[in-house]
Amino acid sequence: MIIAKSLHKTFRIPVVKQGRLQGLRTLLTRDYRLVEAVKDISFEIPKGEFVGYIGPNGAGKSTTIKMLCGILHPTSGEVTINGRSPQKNRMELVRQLGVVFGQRTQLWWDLPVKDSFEILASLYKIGKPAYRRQLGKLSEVLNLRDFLDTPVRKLSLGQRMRADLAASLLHDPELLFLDEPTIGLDVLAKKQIREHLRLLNRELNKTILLTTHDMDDIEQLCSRVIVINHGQAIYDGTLEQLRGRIGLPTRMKITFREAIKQPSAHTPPFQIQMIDSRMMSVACNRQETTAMEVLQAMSAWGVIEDVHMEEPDFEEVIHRVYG
Ligand SMILES: Nc1ncnc2c1ncn2[C@@H]1O[C@H](COP(=O)(O)OP(=O)(O)OP(=O)(O)O)[C@@H](O)[C@H]1O
Repeated sequence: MIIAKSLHKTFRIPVVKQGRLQGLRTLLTRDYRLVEAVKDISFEIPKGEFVGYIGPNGAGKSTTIKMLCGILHPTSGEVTINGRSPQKNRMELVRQLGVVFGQRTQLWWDLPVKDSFEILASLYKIGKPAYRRQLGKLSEVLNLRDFLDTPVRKLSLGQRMRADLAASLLHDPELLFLDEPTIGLDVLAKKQIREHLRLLNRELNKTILLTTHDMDDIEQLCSRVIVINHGQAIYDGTLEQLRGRIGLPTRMKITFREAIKQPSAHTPPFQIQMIDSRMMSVACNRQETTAMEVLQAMSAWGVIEDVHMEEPDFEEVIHRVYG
């Protein structure tokens, strides 16, 4: 269980001096400006949950993750992971945490993947039998076998990401923090990584906090989403509720068996657009109207043959939330 209680992080940045010897004068400056990267963020993440942590550039996502891992100290507030502070018990908690920063690798560039894993296993003091067992399990879940003997620099980006995920899981942590794990991957590699992440969560019961700018990652993987903007959490809940809260219409395409006949004096409380004589598109806010209510009302217009639901695009939802 991860608990973040009223987290704040303020960075103090030297003010850049203009003019001659700019670098040296900046280095010696006593003038600072404050950047409030995280302002009063609180959440609880129970074991086994897959949470998307999203927001625009500079919103404070990486800063939060760094506080959760114990790399940064909060200016105020507190993090506990399974009852312990990552700042005070860093060595102990490192064993329960796996971290992947998509833009960086923790593997040795010129060494075969397996050699990097062996170095990490000895750093984590993992015994040989436990290491072999874990490597076997991860090779299967992440499909690593084809490139275990390949030097890291020769891997495709998708393979490198799978190797990095495995590296972060060698010590079998229960929590995984992923910062942009699909960045730069092509469509196929993204799909593969998502399938692997789903398996890690469902089969190996890892609790995952995922930061990404790819809304398909969130849509396909996360049961819960926390949206942050300017260092503050502006939403914490399910995708479904988020869509509803923003009030974007769900579209239902309804096909009738015969040409549609509008009954006289029947004006349903949702927008209707005729597509052809037998098909219409109905826009309704799912917070206010259920699909069943729409279908009941529209059955007065003819016998319904088929219904197709189109949920609002998540990208659009987020665009509205960020404002
Ligand atoms: N070490 C640091 N020193 C000073 N300012 C920092 C530092 N790290 C982050 N910041 C600032 O804190 C704010 C939040 O940054 P952060 O990296 O947490 O955002 P982010 O949501 O992860 O953004 P992105 O999506 O671009 O990675 C930004 O204004 C950033 O410039």
